[in-house]
Amino acid sequence: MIKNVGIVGAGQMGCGIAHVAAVAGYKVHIYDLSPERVETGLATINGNFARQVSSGKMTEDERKKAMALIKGSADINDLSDADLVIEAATEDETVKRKIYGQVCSVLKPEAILATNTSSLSITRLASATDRPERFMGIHFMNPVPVMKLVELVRGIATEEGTFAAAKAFVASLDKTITVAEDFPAFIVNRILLPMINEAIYTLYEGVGSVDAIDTAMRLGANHPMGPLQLADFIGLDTCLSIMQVLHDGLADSKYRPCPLLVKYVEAGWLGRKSGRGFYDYRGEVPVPTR
Ligand SMILES: CC(=O)CC(=O)SCCNC(=O)CCNC(=O)[C@H](O)C(C)(C)COP(=O)(O)OP(=O)(O)OC[C@H]1O[C@@H](n2cnc3c(N)ncnc32)[C@H](O)[C@@H]1OP(=O)(O)O
Ligand SMILES: NC(=O)C1=CN([C@@H]2O[C@H](COP(=O)(O)OP(=O)(O)OC[C@H]3O[C@@H](n4cnc5c(N)ncnc54)[C@H](OP(=O)(O)O)[C@@H]3O)[C@@H](O)[C@H]2O)C=CC1
Repeated sequence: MIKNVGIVGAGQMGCGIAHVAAVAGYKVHIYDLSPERVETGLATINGNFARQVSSGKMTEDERKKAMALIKGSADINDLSDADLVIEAATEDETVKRKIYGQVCSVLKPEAILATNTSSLSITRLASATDRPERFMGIHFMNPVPVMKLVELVRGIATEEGTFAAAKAFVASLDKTITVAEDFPAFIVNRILLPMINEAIYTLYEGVGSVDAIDTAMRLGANHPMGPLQLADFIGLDTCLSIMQVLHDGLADSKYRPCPLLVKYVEAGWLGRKSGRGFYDYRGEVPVPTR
């Protein structure tokens, strides 16, 4: 029975997952490396709740109740009560493997460990834990409070009881599940990220400007966001990691990450979260950088 949920990583996904779990009545503990990161994360969640109150999606009383269920710290031992831990740290296999070593040493033996990875092999990540049978992918979409879908991915060793518990947990958050096999980037990102990468190639080859490409896909294909705006929203570091996983894992040149994407990441222009990507977010309105 899942009552206490632990989250690793107070970034955009970790905070979104904490948000929806608290609304559903779970006690949530968010762990990140620095206390400042945790504080910023809690402030972001509070801000998102406040927006929901002002748009009438939630009452002030519900906001207070949900917020009271969320705690955070930079001490990994605070995850020891968790029945389910969802790791939502940076999309980097080395980082995630290191986290599993630390988390497993404090987790209850019966606790389930899940990853929100966008692309990495669940079976390979499971091998870095002490509980491959109680490990799987629970892949939320961004922004978590708004997006209805969660992909569930089993590794080779995932037990049926683990899968059933994850399925019930996701259903309790009022989300719809889709089940994907453990292949690079699963379903959503296998299809979405090559489209985003192609948009970056379209920019790189001078076929259109940032504005032209995003306008074309918003008004010409009815996408809610242009692909470059969406790339900035996801985070360009995450987009690049996913393309690298597709390229390495499927060994097909059609997944070659666009050199312009590599350049933006090398510049530290990671999109919205760093203030600049295909758009510059530092002013009143986002301004295209090309
Ligand atoms: C990379 C991966 O591994 C997988 C992925 O997640 S891929 C990314 C998947 N996500 C997408 O494709 C998102 C595409 N974009 C959209 O659907 C929409 O642009 C959007 C939902 C993000 C915003 O919609 P919009 O109508 O343009 O904006 P807006 O009216 O401001 O927002 C709609 C609602 O979403 C909420 N919202 C927007 N961004 C939010 C955020 N970051 N956190 C919480 N809530 C948010 C708003 O508060 C608003 O809620 P209310 O109706 O209660 O006010
Ligand atoms: N962005 C998206 O649209 C989606 C992302 N995902 C996946 O979710 C995960 C998180 O992504 P996202 O939230 O966007 O990334 P962010 O960069 O917003 O957040 C990652 C967080 O993890 C923290 N972190 C890094 N290393 C550690 C560690 N060793 N221990 C604890 N925390 C750590 C980071 O801290 P610091 O900044 O200090 O390094 C940061 O706070 C990734 O696996 C990503 O692929 C899944 C669905 C959608």
